[in-house]
This record gives sequence, C-alpha cells and structure tokens, in this order.
Amino acid sequence: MSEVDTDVIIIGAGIAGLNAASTLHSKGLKSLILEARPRIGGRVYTKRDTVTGNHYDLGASWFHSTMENPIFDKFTNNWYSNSQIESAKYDDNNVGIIINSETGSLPSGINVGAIVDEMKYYSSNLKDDISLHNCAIEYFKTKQHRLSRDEIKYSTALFKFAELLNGCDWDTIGSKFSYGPFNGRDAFNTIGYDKVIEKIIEGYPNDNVLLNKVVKSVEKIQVGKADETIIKVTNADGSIYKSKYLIVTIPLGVLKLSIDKTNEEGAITFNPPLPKPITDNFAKTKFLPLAKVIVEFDKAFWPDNDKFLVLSVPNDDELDITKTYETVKEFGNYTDKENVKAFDFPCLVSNFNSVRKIPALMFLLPSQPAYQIENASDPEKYGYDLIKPIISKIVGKDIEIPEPKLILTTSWGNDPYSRGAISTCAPGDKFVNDALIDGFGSIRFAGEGPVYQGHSCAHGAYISGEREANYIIEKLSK
Ligand SMILES: Cc1cc2nc3c(=O)[nH]c(=O)nc-3n(C[C@H](O)[C@H](O)[C@H](O)COP(=O)(O)OP(=O)(O)OC[C@H]3O[C@@H](n4cnc5c(N)ncnc54)[C@H](O)[C@@H]3O)c2cc1C
Repeated sequence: MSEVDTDVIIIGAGIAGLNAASTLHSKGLKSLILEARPRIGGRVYTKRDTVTGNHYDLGASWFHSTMENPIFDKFTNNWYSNSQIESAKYDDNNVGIIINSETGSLPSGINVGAIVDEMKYYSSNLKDDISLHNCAIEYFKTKQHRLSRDEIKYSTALFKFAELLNGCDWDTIGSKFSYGPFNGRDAFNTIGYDKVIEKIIEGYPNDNVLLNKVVKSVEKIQVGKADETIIKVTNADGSIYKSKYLIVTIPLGVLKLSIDKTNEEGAITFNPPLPKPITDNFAKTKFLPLAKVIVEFDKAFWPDNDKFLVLSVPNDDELDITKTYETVKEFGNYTDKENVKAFDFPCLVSNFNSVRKIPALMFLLPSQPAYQIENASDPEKYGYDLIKPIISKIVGKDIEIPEPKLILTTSWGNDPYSRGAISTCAPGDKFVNDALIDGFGSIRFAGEGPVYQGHSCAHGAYISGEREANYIIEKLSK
C-alpha cells in the first residue's frame, strides 16, 4: 500500500481533470491524477491508424459554440495556428437533408428552418418544462392553423433532430433546455481531438498521471477546525493517496452510482456521504449513450456536401391535417421498440471527404440505435447494416455500395467509466446541478455536467476544470 501526499488529487483524466491539473501546475501547486482507464482523454478518444495515417475521433469531434469556446480559440489561434493543414473547419457548407422518400430529399419551397426557430423559442419559453415530444404536440395544437401540411410534416422531423444534441429520445428530453445555449457555429476538428489533450497537458509531469487507478472510495477526515480536512482516496488495487483537496471529474452517469449502486464498477463511495442537495439532483439526471459508426472506403462515391441531416419524417398517410398534433403524438415513438431501423431515428452524417479529404463517412446516432449496436454480437457488422440504407439514399442512385475498408463503432453506454455520452435534462430537471458547483467543502466537482457555459461539451469540461483549480489556488493562497 503506497501513500502519497499532494495538494490536490484529481479523479479522472478527461478534459476537465487535465485542465484542472495544468492550471494548478502553472501556479506551482502539486497534484496527482487518478485515471481508471489505461489511457488519458476520457470521452475524447482518437483512434490513429499507423498504416494509413488516418485518424478517427470516437468521442468529441466538433468545437461547439465557437463564439465563446476557449479551446477553439486556443486551438486555431495559438496551438496549431501555424499548422499547414487547417486545424478546424466550419462544416456548414451545403448541408444536405436526407429523408426516406422517393427522392430522398426535402421538397423545395418550404422554410422549415424558420419554423424550427419558432419551435425552439416556444419550447424554451413554455411555462412548464414538458418533454420535447409533448412540446411539439402543444406547438402544433396551438399553431397548426398557421402552417401548411408540409411545414408541419418536415419541421416535426427537424425538431426531433434535437435527440442528437441530447443523446436521448424526445420523450425523455426536457423541452426547456433541449437546444442548449449554443452560441456560434460548430467547427470540425480536422487534426484529431487528441491534439487538444496533448496541448492541455503539455509541461505537466508524466509521473503525476496514474493510469489504471479505479477510485473506489473517498473519505473526508476532519483534522482540526471545520474547514481543516484531509482527503483519503482508496483505489480498487488497494493503493491509498491523501491530499488537501479533491477534484472529482467522473461523468455524472458514474457519479450517480454513489447514491445506491456503490458495488458497480467505477462507482465511488463517499464518506461522509454526498450531501442531499447534490444527490437530490441526480433523481432525474439522464445519461444515455450516443453512438458513432465510421466507415472508410477506397474512394468516395457520394455527393460533396459537408454533412447530411438524416430525418425521420411522418408518413403521408399518417398525417391527419385536421388533427396534426394527434399524428405527432404517435410519430417517432421508438423507445418501446427493440429494433429500430434506418430512418426510424434522426442521424447526422459527417462527410470526411469534404471536411478532411478522406473517403469516409461518420454517422452520429441517438440512444436507441446506440444500445442496439453496443449490445450486438458483432457491433461493426450490425452498425454498418443499420446505416447502409442511409448511404444508399445519400448516393441517390441505385448503385452497388462497395465493401468498406474499415468500420468503427463505439461503446460509450456499456463502458463502466462513462456509462453514457453526455448529461441531459429530463422534463422538470435543472439544467445544471448547482449543488455540484458549490461543492462539498474540500471536495470539488468539475466536468461537462456541472457547468453552464459549454454544458455537455468538451469546452464546458475545460472551463469547469479551470474554475475548480482557481478555487483551490485561492483557498491555498490564504
Ligand atoms: C460520442 C460522443 C460525441 C461527442 N461529441 C462532442 C463534440 O463533437 N463536441 C464536444 O464539445 N463534445 C462532444 N462530446 C462530449 C465531450 O466528449 C465531453 O463533454 C467531454 O469530453 C467530457 O470531459 P470530462 O472531463 O467532463 O469527462 P470525461 O472525459 O468522461 O473524463 C472523466 C474521466 O474519469 C474517469 N473515471 C470514471 N470513473 C472513474 C473512477 N472510479 N476512478 C478513476 N477514474 C474514473 C474516466 O475514465 C474518464 O477518463 C461527445 C461525447 C461523446 C461520448
């Protein structure tokens, strides 16, 4: 059993933990990172193929909210500004919309974007926070007299697209925060998100990052007056480390287990237990998976749009124009289905041939298909079979799709150290668990969950890590 004394222990080597460590290091404070996995990065995970030189991000890919994203600014302005390759690309050029119809595309002459903007306004201003699905029903109930049949049909499908921003199906997403506070365009990271990780941790001592350390328990021990405590952290391998402060950055899906599932892998027992204001908030916290299916071919055979939004559109015969909201009620309810197929769910397809000059497509899928892929006996084959009809629609012609060179799928839901993709708000839930930001004395919390700016995003994790490091720096300087 080893014992190490340090100023701060950080649990988790994702963006939040690494940025906390780097900030503490820059001010001369000592820290130690305990990471359960055999690698750093957390939900940033770049697979690099040593033969082709290609790389694929299985976690974060985009810089969101680029008007207020500090990682994006550093990445493009400081870290890789001299790179010969553009390090990030706004990928909103010529966005294709693909639907399951004869033509495969939206009919011209309907401005669904404007209606979706109205629906976003409507959802964020409703008095009661209801599910996104119910919100769509309410919107059509009260506003359908202003809309044409096609406007209703296609804007419903686009609205449901928010499932990809939240990871959940629209029955489990609270309408109020369903579109999040996204400020600014999205930019695609073209050189790999691991390059962000490399820069954040540059200069931090390697020896202070301990991998394969699954933290099992945290004990706060009183050593003097009320605010004089020592933190004792015990790992699954029996090693113990002690510090003055602790920053916990594990995903909320894992932290939730501390309430009543402490035997599960990755769960941490807190002694004394986490206070009620923190745990009360977890009752509704949703943490479901998103999945990626990445397919690489010998050469591209699809159109050159930057990306494609693939929509699940209500059937024409299902759509009763006199009672459209009734139709919307039945539409898109796939949570009870065990096997969803292409076009049952919305999906985003990034065209790497356009954004990175690589003949590959990346499919981002919501929770239900994600579960199916993760639990399949052959996830690559299952994932590819699931998205193949979408490739056919994108191509638009009856051609034989060639065999892919490479298929990659993800497993964020089954992974015990993530247990999902991103934090989501259920109806009536708080956008952010403020009690986590307040912390528990010398036990602090960071990550994409406990933060407002950049909530659920990589830059939110970054901001929260710095916030907690600065809190401790201030405390220790007194
Ligand atoms: C498929 C997918 C796509 C995404 N796309 C984007 C995107 O395009 N843009 C964007 O901004 N964001 C995206 N995100 C979200 C983004 O990846 C996260 O917000 C961010 O990486 C979270 O960082 P974090 O430090 O909060 O948590 P994490 O990166 O999850 O780090 C937490 C760390 O804690 C470790 N840990 C867990 N339990 C224990 C334990 N008991 N003991 C020790 N260590 C433990 C984990 O192994 C992990 O390394 C995506 C996420 C997913 C899954």
